[in-house]
Amino acid sequence: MLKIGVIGCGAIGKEHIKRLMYLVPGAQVVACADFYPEAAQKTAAMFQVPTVYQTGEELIGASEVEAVVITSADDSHFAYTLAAVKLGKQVFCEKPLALTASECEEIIAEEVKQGRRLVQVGFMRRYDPGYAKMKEIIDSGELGAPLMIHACHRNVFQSEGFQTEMGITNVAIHELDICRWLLGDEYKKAQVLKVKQSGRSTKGYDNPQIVLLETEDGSRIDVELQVCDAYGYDIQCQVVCEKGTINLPDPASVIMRAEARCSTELLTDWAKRFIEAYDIELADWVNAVEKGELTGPSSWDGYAACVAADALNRSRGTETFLPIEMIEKPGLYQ
Ligand SMILES: NC(=O)C1=CN([C@@H]2O[C@H](COP(=O)(O)OP(=O)(O)OC[C@H]3O[C@@H](n4cnc5c(N)ncnc54)[C@H](O)[C@@H]3O)[C@@H](O)[C@H]2O)C=CC1
Ligand SMILES: O=C1[C@H](O)[C@H](O)[C@@H](O)[C@H](O)[C@H]1O
Repeated sequence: MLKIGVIGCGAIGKEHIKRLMYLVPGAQVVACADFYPEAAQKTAAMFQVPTVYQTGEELIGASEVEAVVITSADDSHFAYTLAAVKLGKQVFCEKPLALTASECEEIIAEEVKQGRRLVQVGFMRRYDPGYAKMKEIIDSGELGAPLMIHACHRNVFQSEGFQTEMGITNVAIHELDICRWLLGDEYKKAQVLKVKQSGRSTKGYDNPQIVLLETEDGSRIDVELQVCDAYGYDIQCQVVCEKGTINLPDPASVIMRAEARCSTELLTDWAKRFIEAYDIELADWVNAVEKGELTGPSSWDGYAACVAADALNRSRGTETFLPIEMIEKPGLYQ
């Protein structure tokens, strides 16, 4: 039984504790912590988590904690991940891995020093059955080489404190990971465009934005990003190949016909849209840790997404593509 400590008892922290406690075989949440101790206490009571630590650092250092799940705020991921890796503990870190390329490189260097993979990053879309099928078709060669990806990431709301740059580092980071995974390629250059702003968005940050990317083999990606105020939580992805296209399926929804209208319901956030992906992702991680061989999204994947995000945010307002330069990929991640 893998004894897990969870840092961050907010929206996804509670979701992951619930699935680790009641759904994922071989996992036991033995401790939790939060910046607000009362949040940790309430969560522990809700899910019968035996121990609450005052800080994330204490939880990481606790001998009873064999593996750490990080579901705290984005800007805390680097320090917690590095601290856990330095102790040789397994880490599941929600996206993003870190907010700068140098922080990601520090985590990579520590993992290389430890001589084994210790980190999985929460890029759960790879485990979504729709995206997984798309990847299977691309890799089969049935439609020839992939040439382009058109994607949309539309959100209804964002939390307090959201800023323009987080549209890339927190939201579009999913497309930055899933597109390079689908194409099996790395990014060469990137540009973010500000478009005519939606009258519905009055919170002071850019909305919508458009992300443009080119990969090493010349494939092109465009992502429409509505960080908030959209009609629903709507994730679209189409891969255009030499002989045809593949579209991400919409989540199943009943079709209602009434009063001369035909309608289906749309979701409003990530929790239900990717519930299956989160379940599979965490079960895969626990299983991989027990087997001693991580196969999910690595620190390298966290770094690759972070480097692209950094170039995108630096390109804002320049009307130009900026190059994406990466360090050499260590053998640990080949
Ligand atoms: N993979 C996915 O689809 C999703 C990933 N996320 C990621 O999960 C993380 C949490 O997101 P949410 O649950 O939506 O946020 P949230 O704000 O609901 O929860 C964050 C929790 O962490 C605590 N916290 C913040 N800083 C901390 C620190 N330094 N040490 C300990 N606790 C700290 C807060 O008090 C709060 O209880 C974020 O990094 C976000 O990017 C969130 C939603 C979906
Ligand atoms: O990771 C996520 C979610 O998956 C949503 O797509 C985003 O809108 C959210 O802001 C982010 O935390």
